[in-house]
Amino acid sequence: MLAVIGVALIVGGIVVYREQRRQELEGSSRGELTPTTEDEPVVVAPTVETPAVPAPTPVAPAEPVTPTSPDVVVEPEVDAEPETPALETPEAPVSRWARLRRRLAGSNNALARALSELLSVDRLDADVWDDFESTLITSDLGVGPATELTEALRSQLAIDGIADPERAREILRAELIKLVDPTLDRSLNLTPAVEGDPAVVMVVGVNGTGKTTTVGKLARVLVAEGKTVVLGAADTFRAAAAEQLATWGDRVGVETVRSDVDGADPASVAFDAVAKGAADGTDVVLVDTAGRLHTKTGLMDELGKVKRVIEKKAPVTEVLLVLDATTGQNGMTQARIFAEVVDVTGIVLTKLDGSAKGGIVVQVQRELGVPVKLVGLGEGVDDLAPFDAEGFVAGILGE
Ligand SMILES: Nc1nc2c(ncn2[C@@H]2O[C@H](COP(=O)(O)OP(=O)(O)OP(=O)(O)O)[C@@H](O)[C@H]2O)c(=O)[nH]1
Repeated sequence: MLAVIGVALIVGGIVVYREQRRQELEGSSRGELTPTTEDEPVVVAPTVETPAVPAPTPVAPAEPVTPTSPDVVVEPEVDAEPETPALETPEAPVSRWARLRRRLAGSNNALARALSELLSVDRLDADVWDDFESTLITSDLGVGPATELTEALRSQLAIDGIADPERAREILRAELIKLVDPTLDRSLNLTPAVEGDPAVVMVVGVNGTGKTTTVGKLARVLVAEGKTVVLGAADTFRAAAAEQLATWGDRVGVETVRSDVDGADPASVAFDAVAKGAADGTDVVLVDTAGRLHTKTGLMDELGKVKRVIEKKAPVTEVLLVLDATTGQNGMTQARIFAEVVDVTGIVLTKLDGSAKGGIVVQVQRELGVPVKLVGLGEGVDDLAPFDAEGFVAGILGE
Protein backbone atom coordinates (compact mmCIF):
# COMPACT_ATOMS: atom_id res chain seq x y z
CA MET A 1 0.00 0.00 0.00
CA LEU A 2 2.77 2.38 0.99
CA ALA A 3 4.56 1.60 -2.25
CA VAL A 4 1.39 2.45 -4.26
CA ILE A 5 1.05 5.86 -2.46
CA GLY A 6 4.76 6.57 -3.09
CA VAL A 7 4.46 5.85 -6.84
CA ALA A 8 1.30 8.03 -7.07
CA LEU A 9 3.13 10.98 -5.42
CA ILE A 10 6.12 10.69 -7.80
CA VAL A 11 3.92 10.54 -10.92
CA GLY A 12 1.84 13.52 -9.66
CA GLY A 13 5.05 15.56 -9.05
CA ILE A 14 6.30 14.89 -12.56
CA VAL A 15 2.99 16.00 -14.14
CA VAL A 16 2.93 19.29 -12.14
CA TYR A 17 6.57 20.05 -13.01
CA ARG A 18 6.00 19.44 -16.73
CA GLU A 19 2.95 21.73 -16.77
CA GLN A 20 4.91 24.55 -15.06
CA ARG A 21 7.81 24.14 -17.49
CA ARG A 22 5.46 24.21 -20.50
CA GLN A 23 3.92 27.50 -19.32
CA GLU A 24 7.34 29.05 -18.78
CA LEU A 25 8.48 28.15 -22.27
CA GLU A 26 5.32 29.52 -23.88
CA GLY A 27 5.72 32.82 -22.05
CA SER A 28 9.32 33.38 -23.13
CA SER A 29 8.67 32.55 -26.77
CA ARG A 30 6.12 35.41 -26.90
CA GLY A 31 8.80 37.81 -25.59
CA GLU A 32 6.69 38.59 -22.50
CA LEU A 33 9.43 39.78 -20.27
CA THR A 34 8.27 41.87 -17.38
CA PRO A 35 10.52 44.01 -15.26
CA THR A 36 11.29 42.41 -11.94
CA THR A 37 11.02 45.73 -10.19
CA GLU A 38 9.80 49.11 -11.37
CA ASP A 39 13.17 50.82 -11.27
CA GLU A 40 15.05 47.95 -12.83
CA PRO A 41 13.82 47.79 -16.40
CA VAL A 42 14.56 44.74 -18.41
CA VAL A 43 16.24 45.60 -21.68
CA VAL A 44 14.58 43.73 -24.44
CA ALA A 45 16.01 43.67 -27.91
CA PRO A 46 13.53 45.56 -30.06
CA THR A 47 10.96 43.13 -31.32
CA VAL A 48 10.18 43.44 -34.98
CA GLU A 49 6.56 44.12 -35.47
CA THR A 50 5.17 41.97 -38.18
CA PRO A 51 2.58 43.96 -40.08
CA ALA A 52 -0.76 42.38 -40.87
CA VAL A 53 0.55 40.30 -43.70
CA PRO A 54 -1.03 36.92 -44.40
CA ALA A 55 0.95 34.25 -42.63
CA PRO A 56 3.52 32.89 -45.03
CA THR A 57 3.54 29.21 -45.80
CA PRO A 58 6.33 27.72 -43.73
CA VAL A 59 9.29 26.45 -45.63
CA ALA A 60 10.61 23.07 -44.70
CA PRO A 61 14.20 23.74 -43.66
CA ALA A 62 15.55 20.57 -45.21
CA GLU A 63 14.29 21.41 -48.69
CA PRO A 64 16.50 23.75 -50.69
CA VAL A 65 14.57 26.80 -51.90
CA THR A 66 14.82 27.28 -55.61
CA PRO A 67 13.45 30.35 -57.33
CA THR A 68 11.55 28.11 -59.77
CA SER A 69 9.44 26.44 -57.08
CA PRO A 70 6.04 28.15 -57.36
CA ASP A 71 4.81 26.87 -53.98
CA VAL A 72 7.52 28.49 -51.97
CA VAL A 73 6.73 31.76 -50.33
CA VAL A 74 9.88 33.30 -49.01
CA GLU A 75 9.24 35.22 -45.87
CA PRO A 76 9.94 38.87 -46.59
CA GLU A 77 12.66 40.46 -44.53
CA VAL A 78 10.92 42.81 -42.19
CA ASP A 79 12.79 46.04 -41.70
CA ALA A 80 13.30 47.28 -38.22
CA GLU A 81 11.44 50.45 -37.29
CA PRO A 82 12.97 53.27 -39.44
CA GLU A 83 15.47 55.18 -37.39
CA THR A 84 16.17 58.90 -37.74
CA PRO A 85 19.33 58.95 -39.86
CA ALA A 86 22.40 60.02 -37.95
CA LEU A 87 23.66 63.45 -38.92
CA GLU A 88 26.81 63.44 -41.01
CA THR A 89 29.96 65.25 -39.98
CA PRO A 90 31.26 67.09 -43.04
CA GLU A 91 34.98 67.14 -43.77
CA ALA A 92 36.77 70.27 -42.53
CA PRO A 93 37.52 72.69 -45.41
CA VAL A 94 41.26 72.84 -44.65
CA SER A 95 41.88 69.17 -45.29
CA ARG A 96 40.00 69.13 -48.58
CA TRP A 97 42.63 70.66 -50.86
CA ALA A 98 45.21 68.04 -50.01
CA ARG A 99 42.76 65.32 -51.00
CA LEU A 100 41.32 67.04 -54.07
CA ARG A 101 44.51 68.50 -55.53
CA ARG A 102 45.48 65.22 -57.16
CA ARG A 103 42.33 65.38 -59.27
CA LEU A 104 43.65 68.44 -61.05
CA ALA A 105 46.81 66.61 -62.03
CA GLY A 106 44.78 63.63 -63.19
CA SER A 107 42.57 65.64 -65.52
CA ASN A 108 44.99 65.76 -68.50
CA ASN A 109 45.10 69.48 -68.15
CA ALA A 110 46.20 71.39 -71.25
CA LEU A 111 47.98 73.85 -68.99
CA ALA A 112 49.92 71.07 -67.27
CA ARG A 113 50.73 69.49 -70.62
CA ALA A 114 52.10 72.75 -72.03
CA LEU A 115 54.30 73.21 -68.99
CA SER A 116 55.70 69.69 -68.95
CA GLU A 117 56.39 69.82 -72.69
CA LEU A 118 58.29 73.04 -72.21
CA LEU A 119 60.45 71.42 -69.57
CA SER A 120 61.23 68.44 -71.76
CA VAL A 121 62.69 70.17 -74.83
CA ASP A 122 66.43 70.49 -75.39
CA ARG A 123 66.45 73.93 -76.89
CA LEU A 124 64.04 76.82 -76.42
CA ASP A 125 63.70 78.26 -79.91
CA ALA A 126 60.96 80.44 -81.41
CA ASP A 127 58.89 77.42 -82.51
CA VAL A 128 58.84 76.00 -78.99
CA TRP A 129 57.56 79.31 -77.61
CA ASP A 130 54.88 79.58 -80.33
CA ASP A 131 53.64 76.07 -79.57
CA PHE A 132 53.69 76.81 -75.87
CA GLU A 133 51.59 79.93 -76.28
CA SER A 134 49.06 78.12 -78.52
CA THR A 135 48.61 75.29 -76.01
CA LEU A 136 48.09 77.84 -73.24
CA ILE A 137 45.34 79.47 -75.26
CA THR A 138 43.58 76.11 -75.74
CA SER A 139 43.65 75.67 -71.96
CA ASP A 140 41.16 78.56 -71.67
CA LEU A 141 43.72 80.78 -70.01
CA GLY A 142 42.66 83.60 -72.34
CA VAL A 143 44.85 85.25 -74.96
CA GLY A 144 46.10 88.06 -72.72
CA PRO A 145 47.26 85.86 -69.81
CA ALA A 146 48.70 83.27 -72.25
CA THR A 147 50.89 85.90 -73.90
CA GLU A 148 51.87 87.35 -70.55
CA LEU A 149 52.94 83.97 -69.19
CA THR A 150 54.86 83.12 -72.36
CA GLU A 151 56.72 86.44 -72.30
CA ALA A 152 57.52 86.20 -68.59
CA LEU A 153 58.93 82.67 -68.94
CA ARG A 154 60.74 83.48 -72.14
CA SER A 155 62.63 86.37 -70.60
CA GLN A 156 63.52 84.47 -67.43
CA LEU A 157 64.43 81.19 -69.04
CA ALA A 158 66.48 83.02 -71.67
CA ILE A 159 68.75 84.04 -68.81
CA ASP A 160 68.69 80.87 -66.74
CA GLY A 161 67.86 78.33 -69.46
CA ILE A 162 66.31 74.99 -68.65
CA ALA A 163 69.56 73.17 -68.05
CA ASP A 164 68.50 73.02 -64.44
CA PRO A 165 64.95 71.58 -64.59
CA GLU A 166 64.36 72.22 -60.89
CA ARG A 167 65.14 75.89 -61.29
CA ALA A 168 62.98 76.08 -64.44
CA ARG A 169 60.14 74.50 -62.55
CA GLU A 170 60.49 77.04 -59.77
CA ILE A 171 60.18 79.85 -62.30
CA LEU A 172 57.11 78.24 -63.86
CA ARG A 173 55.46 77.81 -60.48
CA ALA A 174 56.15 81.40 -59.44
CA GLU A 175 54.83 82.86 -62.71
CA LEU A 176 51.71 80.74 -62.61
CA ILE A 177 50.95 81.69 -59.02
CA LYS A 178 51.37 85.33 -59.98
CA LEU A 179 48.83 84.83 -62.77
CA VAL A 180 46.29 83.14 -60.50
CA ASP A 181 46.90 85.99 -58.03
CA PRO A 182 47.39 84.91 -54.43
CA THR A 183 46.65 88.44 -53.21
CA LEU A 184 42.91 88.28 -53.96
CA ASP A 185 40.57 88.04 -50.99
CA ARG A 186 38.82 84.72 -51.51
CA SER A 187 36.96 84.54 -48.24
CA LEU A 188 33.17 84.53 -48.36
CA ASN A 189 31.63 87.69 -46.99
CA LEU A 190 29.63 86.31 -44.11
CA THR A 191 29.56 89.45 -42.04
CA PRO A 192 26.02 90.79 -41.83
CA ALA A 193 25.62 94.49 -42.48
CA VAL A 194 23.48 94.80 -39.35
CA GLU A 195 24.45 92.89 -36.23
CA GLY A 196 21.99 90.11 -35.49
CA ASP A 197 20.99 89.69 -39.15
CA PRO A 198 22.05 86.52 -40.93
CA ALA A 199 24.64 86.76 -43.71
CA VAL A 200 22.84 86.10 -47.00
CA VAL A 201 24.53 84.27 -49.87
CA MET A 202 22.69 84.21 -53.19
CA VAL A 203 23.86 81.47 -55.52
CA VAL A 204 23.24 82.16 -59.21
CA GLY A 205 24.13 80.40 -62.44
CA VAL A 206 22.73 78.50 -65.38
CA ASN A 207 20.87 75.28 -64.55
CA GLY A 208 23.01 72.21 -64.90
CA THR A 209 26.24 73.93 -63.86
CA GLY A 210 26.01 72.28 -60.44
CA LYS A 211 24.26 75.14 -58.64
CA THR A 212 21.99 73.14 -56.32
CA THR A 213 24.79 70.68 -55.59
CA THR A 214 27.07 73.60 -54.77
CA VAL A 215 24.56 75.09 -52.33
CA GLY A 216 24.32 71.69 -50.62
CA LYS A 217 28.09 71.28 -50.49
CA LEU A 218 28.57 74.83 -49.28
CA ALA A 219 26.12 74.19 -46.44
CA ARG A 220 28.42 71.34 -45.41
CA VAL A 221 31.49 73.60 -45.53
CA LEU A 222 29.74 76.09 -43.25
CA VAL A 223 28.44 73.42 -40.88
CA ALA A 224 31.99 72.04 -40.64
CA GLU A 225 33.08 75.53 -39.60
CA GLY A 226 30.50 75.50 -36.80
CA LYS A 227 28.01 77.88 -38.43
CA THR A 228 24.23 77.60 -38.39
CA VAL A 229 22.63 77.59 -41.80
CA VAL A 230 19.19 77.84 -43.45
CA LEU A 231 18.66 76.95 -47.12
CA GLY A 232 16.21 78.77 -49.39
CA ALA A 233 14.95 76.78 -52.38
CA ALA A 234 14.21 79.72 -54.65
CA ASP A 235 14.83 77.65 -57.78
CA THR A 236 11.11 77.05 -58.11
CA PHE A 237 11.34 76.42 -61.85
CA ARG A 238 12.41 72.81 -61.46
CA ALA A 239 10.24 71.07 -58.85
CA ALA A 240 12.88 68.44 -58.02
CA ALA A 241 15.46 71.12 -57.18
CA ALA A 242 13.79 71.91 -53.83
CA GLU A 243 13.62 68.22 -52.95
CA GLN A 244 17.29 67.78 -53.91
CA LEU A 245 18.26 70.76 -51.77
CA ALA A 246 16.23 69.56 -48.77
CA THR A 247 18.01 66.19 -48.95
CA TRP A 248 21.38 67.94 -48.76
CA GLY A 249 20.18 69.97 -45.80
CA ASP A 250 18.70 67.00 -43.92
CA ARG A 251 22.01 65.16 -43.97
CA VAL A 252 23.69 67.85 -41.91
CA GLY A 253 20.70 69.00 -39.88
CA VAL A 254 20.08 72.16 -41.88
CA GLU A 255 16.53 73.33 -42.54
CA THR A 256 15.29 74.13 -46.04
CA VAL A 257 12.60 76.73 -46.70
CA ARG A 258 10.64 75.80 -49.81
CA SER A 259 7.25 76.27 -51.37
CA ASP A 260 4.61 73.59 -51.65
CA VAL A 261 3.40 75.13 -54.87
CA ASP A 262 5.23 74.34 -58.13
CA GLY A 263 6.44 77.46 -59.89
CA ALA A 264 5.91 79.66 -56.82
CA ASP A 265 7.40 83.14 -56.77
CA PRO A 266 11.15 82.65 -56.15
CA ALA A 267 11.43 86.04 -54.47
CA SER A 268 8.82 85.08 -51.91
CA VAL A 269 10.58 81.79 -51.07
CA ALA A 270 13.89 83.64 -50.75
CA PHE A 271 12.26 86.21 -48.46
CA ASP A 272 10.74 83.50 -46.27
CA ALA A 273 14.11 81.77 -45.97
CA VAL A 274 15.86 84.96 -44.89
CA ALA A 275 12.98 85.80 -42.52
CA LYS A 276 13.33 82.36 -40.94
CA GLY A 277 17.09 82.78 -40.66
CA ALA A 278 16.62 86.16 -38.99
CA ALA A 279 13.96 84.86 -36.58
CA ASP A 280 16.12 81.87 -35.57
CA GLY A 281 19.35 83.86 -35.19
CA THR A 282 20.96 81.79 -37.95
CA ASP A 283 24.47 82.70 -39.10
CA VAL A 284 24.04 82.18 -42.85
CA VAL A 285 21.13 81.84 -45.27
CA LEU A 286 22.03 80.24 -48.61
CA VAL A 287 19.58 80.99 -51.41
CA ASP A 288 19.52 78.75 -54.50
CA THR A 289 18.05 80.57 -57.51
CA ALA A 290 16.88 79.52 -60.96
CA GLY A 291 19.06 80.57 -63.89
CA ARG A 292 17.10 80.16 -67.06
CA LEU A 293 18.65 82.19 -69.79
CA HIS A 294 15.57 82.92 -71.92
CA THR A 295 16.44 86.53 -72.27
CA LYS A 296 18.79 88.78 -70.45
CA THR A 297 15.92 91.03 -69.42
CA GLY A 298 13.98 88.08 -67.98
CA LEU A 299 16.99 86.97 -65.99
CA MET A 300 17.72 90.47 -64.83
CA ASP A 301 14.12 90.98 -63.74
CA GLU A 302 14.00 87.74 -61.80
CA LEU A 303 17.36 87.95 -60.05
CA GLY A 304 16.90 91.66 -59.43
CA LYS A 305 13.54 91.03 -57.81
CA VAL A 306 14.85 88.16 -55.64
CA LYS A 307 17.64 90.40 -54.37
CA ARG A 308 15.38 93.40 -53.78
CA VAL A 309 12.82 91.35 -51.90
CA ILE A 310 15.48 89.61 -49.75
CA GLU A 311 16.92 92.99 -48.85
CA LYS A 312 13.64 94.06 -47.29
CA LYS A 313 14.75 91.68 -44.55
CA ALA A 314 18.57 91.65 -44.66
CA PRO A 315 21.25 92.76 -47.15
CA VAL A 316 22.76 90.14 -49.46
CA THR A 317 26.39 89.83 -48.40
CA GLU A 318 27.67 87.58 -51.20
CA VAL A 319 26.52 86.72 -54.73
CA LEU A 320 28.23 83.57 -55.94
CA LEU A 321 28.17 82.73 -59.64
CA VAL A 322 28.46 79.00 -60.37
CA LEU A 323 30.25 78.12 -63.62
CA ASP A 324 30.89 74.69 -65.09
CA ALA A 325 34.60 74.56 -65.93
CA THR A 326 34.04 71.96 -68.65
CA THR A 327 32.00 74.39 -70.75
CA GLY A 328 35.01 76.59 -71.50
CA GLN A 329 34.18 79.62 -73.62
CA ASN A 330 30.46 78.96 -73.26
CA GLY A 331 30.90 79.33 -69.52
CA MET A 332 32.68 82.62 -70.12
CA THR A 333 29.71 83.90 -72.13
CA GLN A 334 27.36 82.97 -69.27
CA ALA A 335 29.68 84.65 -66.81
CA ARG A 336 29.59 87.92 -68.75
CA ILE A 337 25.77 87.93 -68.89
CA PHE A 338 25.36 87.19 -65.19
CA ALA A 339 27.94 89.80 -64.26
CA GLU A 340 25.89 92.36 -66.19
CA VAL A 341 22.65 91.55 -64.40
CA VAL A 342 23.81 91.03 -60.81
CA ASP A 343 26.73 92.21 -58.75
CA VAL A 344 28.72 88.98 -58.65
CA THR A 345 31.14 88.96 -55.71
CA GLY A 346 32.66 85.48 -56.11
CA ILE A 347 32.95 82.62 -58.59
CA VAL A 348 32.44 78.92 -57.90
CA LEU A 349 34.06 76.80 -60.60
CA THR A 350 32.53 73.34 -60.65
CA LYS A 351 33.64 70.15 -62.39
CA LEU A 352 37.26 71.23 -62.45
CA ASP A 353 38.04 67.54 -61.94
CA GLY A 354 36.66 66.75 -65.38
CA SER A 355 38.00 69.78 -67.17
CA ALA A 356 41.10 69.74 -69.32
CA LYS A 357 41.07 73.50 -69.18
CA GLY A 358 41.98 74.76 -65.73
CA GLY A 359 43.11 78.02 -67.34
CA ILE A 360 39.55 79.33 -67.04
CA VAL A 361 40.32 80.23 -63.42
CA VAL A 362 42.62 82.98 -64.65
CA GLN A 363 40.42 84.15 -67.52
CA VAL A 364 37.22 84.47 -65.51
CA GLN A 365 38.96 86.37 -62.71
CA ARG A 366 40.55 88.76 -65.18
CA GLU A 367 37.41 89.47 -67.16
CA LEU A 368 35.00 89.81 -64.28
CA GLY A 369 37.44 91.26 -61.79
CA VAL A 370 35.99 88.81 -59.26
CA PRO A 371 37.97 86.06 -57.48
CA VAL A 372 37.31 82.34 -57.76
CA LYS A 373 36.34 81.54 -54.17
CA LEU A 374 35.36 77.89 -54.31
CA VAL A 375 36.01 74.99 -56.65
CA GLY A 376 34.12 71.76 -57.21
CA LEU A 377 36.40 68.80 -57.79
CA GLY A 378 34.05 65.84 -57.89
CA GLU A 379 30.62 64.46 -57.22
CA GLY A 380 31.32 63.48 -53.61
CA VAL A 381 29.47 65.41 -50.90
CA ASP A 382 32.64 67.05 -49.62
CA ASP A 383 34.25 67.66 -53.00
CA LEU A 384 33.96 71.44 -52.78
CA ALA A 385 36.93 73.35 -51.44
CA PRO A 386 37.87 76.96 -50.79
CA PHE A 387 40.14 77.97 -53.67
CA ASP A 388 43.80 78.53 -53.00
CA ALA A 389 46.25 79.83 -55.63
CA GLU A 390 49.32 77.87 -54.45
CA GLY A 391 47.34 74.66 -54.07
CA PHE A 392 45.82 75.06 -57.51
CA VAL A 393 49.19 75.59 -59.18
CA ALA A 394 50.68 72.63 -57.29
CA GLY A 395 47.77 70.53 -58.57
CA ILE A 396 48.30 71.70 -62.15
CA LEU A 397 52.02 70.90 -61.90
CA GLY A 398 51.19 67.47 -60.49
CA GLU A 399 53.08 68.13 -57.25
N1 LIG B 1 32.43 65.81 -61.55
C1 LIG B 1 31.75 66.79 -60.93
N2 LIG B 1 30.40 66.82 -61.01
C2 LIG B 1 29.73 67.81 -60.38
C3 LIG B 1 30.42 68.82 -59.66
N3 LIG B 1 29.48 69.68 -59.16
C4 LIG B 1 28.27 69.22 -59.55
N4 LIG B 1 28.41 68.11 -60.30
C5 LIG B 1 27.34 67.31 -60.92
O1 LIG B 1 26.64 68.10 -61.87
C6 LIG B 1 25.29 67.65 -62.01
C7 LIG B 1 24.32 68.83 -62.00
O2 LIG B 1 24.28 69.36 -60.71
P1 LIG B 1 23.01 70.19 -60.15
O3 LIG B 1 23.44 70.72 -58.84
O4 LIG B 1 21.78 69.42 -60.21
O5 LIG B 1 22.92 71.36 -61.20
P2 LIG B 1 22.05 72.69 -61.10
O6 LIG B 1 22.86 73.76 -61.72
O7 LIG B 1 21.60 72.97 -59.74
O8 LIG B 1 20.82 72.34 -61.95
P3 LIG B 1 19.33 72.66 -61.53
O9 LIG B 1 19.07 71.96 -60.25
O10 LIG B 1 18.56 72.16 -62.69
O11 LIG B 1 19.27 74.15 -61.36
C8 LIG B 1 25.09 66.66 -60.88
O12 LIG B 1 25.18 65.35 -61.40
C9 LIG B 1 26.27 66.91 -59.95
O13 LIG B 1 26.67 65.77 -59.22
C10 LIG B 1 31.87 68.76 -59.60
O14 LIG B 1 32.55 69.60 -59.03
N5 LIG B 1 32.48 67.72 -60.25
